[in-house]
Amino acid sequence: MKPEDTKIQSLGPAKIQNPIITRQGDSPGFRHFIDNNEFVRVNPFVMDTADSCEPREVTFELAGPRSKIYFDPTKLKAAIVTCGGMCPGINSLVRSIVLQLHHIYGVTNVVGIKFGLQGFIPKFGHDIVELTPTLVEGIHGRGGSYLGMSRGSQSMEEIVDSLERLNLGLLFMIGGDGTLRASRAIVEEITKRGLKTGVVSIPKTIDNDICFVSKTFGFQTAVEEAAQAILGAHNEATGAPNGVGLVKLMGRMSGFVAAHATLALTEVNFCLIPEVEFDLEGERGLLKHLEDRIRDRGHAVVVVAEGAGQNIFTEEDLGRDASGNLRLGDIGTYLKKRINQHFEGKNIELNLKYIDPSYLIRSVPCNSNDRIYTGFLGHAAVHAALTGKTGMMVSQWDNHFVHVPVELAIKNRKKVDPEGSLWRSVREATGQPHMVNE
Ligand SMILES: Nc1ncnc2c1ncn2[C@@H]1O[C@H](COP(=O)(O)OP(=O)(O)O)[C@@H](O)[C@H]1O
Ligand SMILES: O=P(O)(O)OC[C@H]1O[C@](O)(COP(=O)(O)O)[C@@H](O)[C@@H]1O
Ligand SMILES: [Mg+2]
Repeated sequence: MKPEDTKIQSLGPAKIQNPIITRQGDSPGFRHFIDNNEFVRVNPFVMDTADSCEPREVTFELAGPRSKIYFDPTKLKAAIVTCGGMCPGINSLVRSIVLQLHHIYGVTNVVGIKFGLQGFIPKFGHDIVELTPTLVEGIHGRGGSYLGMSRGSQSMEEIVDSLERLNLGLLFMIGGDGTLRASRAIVEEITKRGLKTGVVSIPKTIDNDICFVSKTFGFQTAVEEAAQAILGAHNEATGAPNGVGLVKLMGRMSGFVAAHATLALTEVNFCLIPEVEFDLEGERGLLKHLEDRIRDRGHAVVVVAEGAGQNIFTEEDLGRDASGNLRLGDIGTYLKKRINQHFEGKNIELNLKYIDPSYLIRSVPCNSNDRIYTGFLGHAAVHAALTGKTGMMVSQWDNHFVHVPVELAIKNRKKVDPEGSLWRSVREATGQPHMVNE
């Protein structure tokens, strides 16, 4: 990676005095602003094993208020849109953005776009909601998404027509990898038209699969919920002869939820994730290991991420969802069937209980930690946006809030490294072996 890869786009020079001091009053000794030359190292390691010759001087801009801003807050209109699948903490983040705009910068004209990108397209007929501090007052305590979300591609021209029609100077996009791609396309169309509308994104997904984000908001809450399902599975497994608790968790291409939930409640004996191949049959296959475990201990817990073992379904063309995401084969029910068949074939009694907490883990209200986190993200997003920064997302990286170009964030998908410390911990906590026959 080169230093220029982390450079943030700007709408133009920031010349207006930031109103924070006028609004809040000067506090001697308190550092009101971040200098434009404050950066955070992208890679804390001295050597990057992928490219050990390159000096590790690549940095992200440190997030926070700047002394000069680009927009005149009294004339600015901003919008917030939430796209893709749900995640705990979305409402808390929306509230944080609205309150920060309102109370810290004096931007009182803030609207909410309903049901993701659909909300920009007139034919869907969704209302535009005026987001006032009174309206968002209590939304952080509820789960789900107050504004609503959607999948499915929409015309970028129509979206930007809508930005123009609504006279928007700023758009905050809350969403995952798909939303970040959409935000890039929107910025391209804005630039083509020579408009001065800023687009700042805040990464959202319980899959935690976005690069250059240490951990997405809501992820921890989702893991907490997933751990409850594992507790249930363990209780069921130990409460019957030869009990097996099988839990399927979300995680399309990245197994972070499954891996973390496994570590959160170390009752799991086998954790299966998309990044790590496994065989079902054979001496080293899952079924043989599960059989050994049942003979030995009389109970077992298996956790499977929805994207694990997809090589099993290569015959089936399952198509894509409205946003273009691959539809997955149902590994949970498939494993349930195959495990039951295996034990039946061996004439061994088995009591398998299958738990799929599914949407429950992502639609719940977020915990305090995620609420605090969304507060920081909302503040950082507003500071960056008011300064005229665009085509970027705010992120927590190595314990600092930073600005990351969207272009860089969507280059790759973040995955569990099968050779990294997270997966090593999972292997150590479960005791599971390498489950591939040579
Ligand atoms: N390459 C792209 N260009 C434009 N819009 C996209 C692109 N990829 C996804 N989108 C749109 O972004 C929105 C969110 O994407 P989706 O994959 O559903 O969720 P997420 O952002 O959570 O990953 C959808 O409306 C989708 O159509
Ligand atoms: O049924 P939906 O809404 O398409 O969502 C299912 C998918 O959404 C996810 O929660 C991830 O969605 P996002 O990429 O939108 O965050 C996956 O784990 C899951 O496969
Ligand atoms: Mg996604």
